[in-house]
Amino acid sequence: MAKTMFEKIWDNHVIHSESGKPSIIYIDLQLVHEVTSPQAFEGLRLSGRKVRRPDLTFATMDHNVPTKDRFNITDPISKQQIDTLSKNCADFGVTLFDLDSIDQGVVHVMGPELGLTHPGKTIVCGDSHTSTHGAFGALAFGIGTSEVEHVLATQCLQQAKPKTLEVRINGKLKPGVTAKDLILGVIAKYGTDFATGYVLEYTGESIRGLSMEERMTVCNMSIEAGARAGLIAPDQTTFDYLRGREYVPQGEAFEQAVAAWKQLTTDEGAVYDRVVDFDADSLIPQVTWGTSPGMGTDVTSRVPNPADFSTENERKAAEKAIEYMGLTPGTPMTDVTIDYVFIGSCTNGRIEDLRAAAAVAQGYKVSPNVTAIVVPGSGRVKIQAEKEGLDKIFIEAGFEWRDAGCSMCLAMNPDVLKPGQRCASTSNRNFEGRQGRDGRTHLVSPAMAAAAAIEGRFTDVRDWNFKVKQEA
Ligand SMILES: CC(C)[C@H](C(=O)O)[C@@H](O)C(=O)O
Ligand code: SF4
Repeated sequence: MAKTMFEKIWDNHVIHSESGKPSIIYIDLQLVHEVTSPQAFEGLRLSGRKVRRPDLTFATMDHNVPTKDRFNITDPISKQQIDTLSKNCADFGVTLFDLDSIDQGVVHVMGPELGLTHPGKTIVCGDSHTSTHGAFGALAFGIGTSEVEHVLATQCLQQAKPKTLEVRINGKLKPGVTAKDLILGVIAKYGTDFATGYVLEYTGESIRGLSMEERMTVCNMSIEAGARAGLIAPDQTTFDYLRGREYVPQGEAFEQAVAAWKQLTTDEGAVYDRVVDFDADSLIPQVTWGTSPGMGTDVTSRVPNPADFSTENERKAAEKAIEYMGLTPGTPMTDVTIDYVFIGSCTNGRIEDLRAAAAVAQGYKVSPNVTAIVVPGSGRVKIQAEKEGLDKIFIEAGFEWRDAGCSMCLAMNPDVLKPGQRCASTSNRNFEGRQGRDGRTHLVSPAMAAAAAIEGRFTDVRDWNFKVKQEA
């Protein structure tokens, strides 16, 4: 029978299933960070258990790491979590990419970069954005701390089988419109819970045209649509990205792996439980105006009027969000001024993101009213960016050039907004207080964030490209 990619990966990993009950599935890789692992390791310690497969378990520290003066962690909880992770990894024999490792970084940047993420694997982490790894055709999802402990102890997990949903992207992205705009556009159109209970598979010509890093941006935000995971079928782009990476089979073994990975794609005639369509042709750069990733619009549009929403719930949510965000309905998005710019995170902290931002910033100055920081997603991204001279472009333009970490994606380290500050952010969540108490977050692409830093307000990066060309 024709199967979807999800069904193939699922069936390859089911160890036990009984009708009406969750299945037990095998986990090929567990990634670990400092925030959601302390109690899991403590649980093992208390019950006298070991980590069953230390060779399939890899850790790094990211959420609590300061991006300036990284070894000087002054917050006591952050320090304790970081120290605890070091001790746990040493005690249980787990490989840790520590603060002094060039591989330290946001867990979802580090894993793919090292080649730990492969098509067809099941991958878990105590972190919702584990969906990022689905870009390789891996079934990757976030789990809770008690499940982290269970996987550490057994390498297995109980899971109810999700349903499948094809997100068919029709047409092609236009210049200046990025993978970030694509996923923001999908969530703005279909909402933050349209995919609850489903594993998404993104298909279509424009998905095939995306680089691995762009695919990661798309899959990263699957969770913001409520999905359990997001998948993109592996293809030559995937294999070229993986070839030669540290934890990928080498030589003949790699060719054999590729042959097996090619079998994973959804069969002709396989049926998804649900299908939605999205038009890439007419998509333009996106900005969120509210306090959920689904509250987004075209940069050429305006802050919506709550009265225009169709249901009472939507009207109330929009009213509350607009008030929190300190906006006025009807204001053009390009009139909204900003105080801060954050370029980084597991959504947009990879080298191509930094290149896109630097291409916009080169030769310009950050607005005097704006503080702008660029935070590479990992130590390796930082080194690569410096090799290419991107750090100099940013510094000359007035951006701060930081060390790897989650940084201002969430307020768990010294990078936080002050109350009332408004930030153009390349991250994935704009919830109330996400970047600091009473801080206001607008989600955008890296190019849009860089252009906003220079203009001091949101601006359509497509005009920006035009303007830059005119001035040259
Ligand atoms: C701290 C962690 C549990 C959390 C997550 O699960 O996603 C964080 O990474 C986030 O992005 O909100
Ligand atoms: S960068 Fe942000 S979204 Fe990604 S793991 Fe860190 S806190 Fe979570």
